[in-house]
Amino acid sequence: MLDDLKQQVLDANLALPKHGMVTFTWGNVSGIDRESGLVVIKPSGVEYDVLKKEDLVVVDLMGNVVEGELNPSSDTPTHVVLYRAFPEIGGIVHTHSPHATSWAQAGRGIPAFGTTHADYFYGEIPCTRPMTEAEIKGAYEAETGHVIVETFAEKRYDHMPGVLVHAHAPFAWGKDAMEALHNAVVLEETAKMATNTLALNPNATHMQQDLLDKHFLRKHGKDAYYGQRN
Ligand SMILES: O=C(CO)[C@@H](O)[C@H](O)COP(=O)(O)O
Repeated sequence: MLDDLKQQVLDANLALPKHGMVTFTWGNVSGIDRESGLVVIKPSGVEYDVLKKEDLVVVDLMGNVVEGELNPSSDTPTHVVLYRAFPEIGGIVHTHSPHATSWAQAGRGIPAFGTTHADYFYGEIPCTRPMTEAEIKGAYEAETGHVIVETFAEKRYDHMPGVLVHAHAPFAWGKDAMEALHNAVVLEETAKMATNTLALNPNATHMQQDLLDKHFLRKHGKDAYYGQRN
């Protein structure tokens, strides 16, 4: 079971550079086995082109290392906060993909301008509020998770499988690591399209609600968590 999870987390990490989502060692992917509560995550600072399954680190839901020779990603506290807060997710991807990161640095959520966006994200992809000085100087990575959870206090995280962390970068999630990877790639493409949309028409507005409903709900359903994508 854990070995299968390690393979999936490895595959999702190795897919990041293939999709142009990371530079150097930026970013990280994790996956969770909900039965054991164990999380498999990328080791900190390891280049993707030399990453091996045996390098992956296993932590518990408090972020304590259970297995592995290397240090877990520096973002591990953020991942485990999200796994504890969002019980239906099975995988998380964090990147500094350039377009989504630009929207995060601008402190702007990504409006739903079109159906590509609507197929995956049920409305504006939110940007968190800026973190406070205390949060930054305190348990920064865990506080990053808390600010994300706060942003979703009134939102369904399965209808919005991603977020922009203000002045930082995107996090995306899904039912497993590969779906989280898929959502992360779509988030970056959506950010790129939104940037171009505003360049072509600064007065572009959010798409019609009926069209958003049609595209998102035909794929995901109104109440299913991670409904089957066609
Ligand atoms: O968010 C960041 C840095 O701002 C991280 O994504 C690092 O870029 C990768 O850290 P490790 O996973 O290698 O510790």
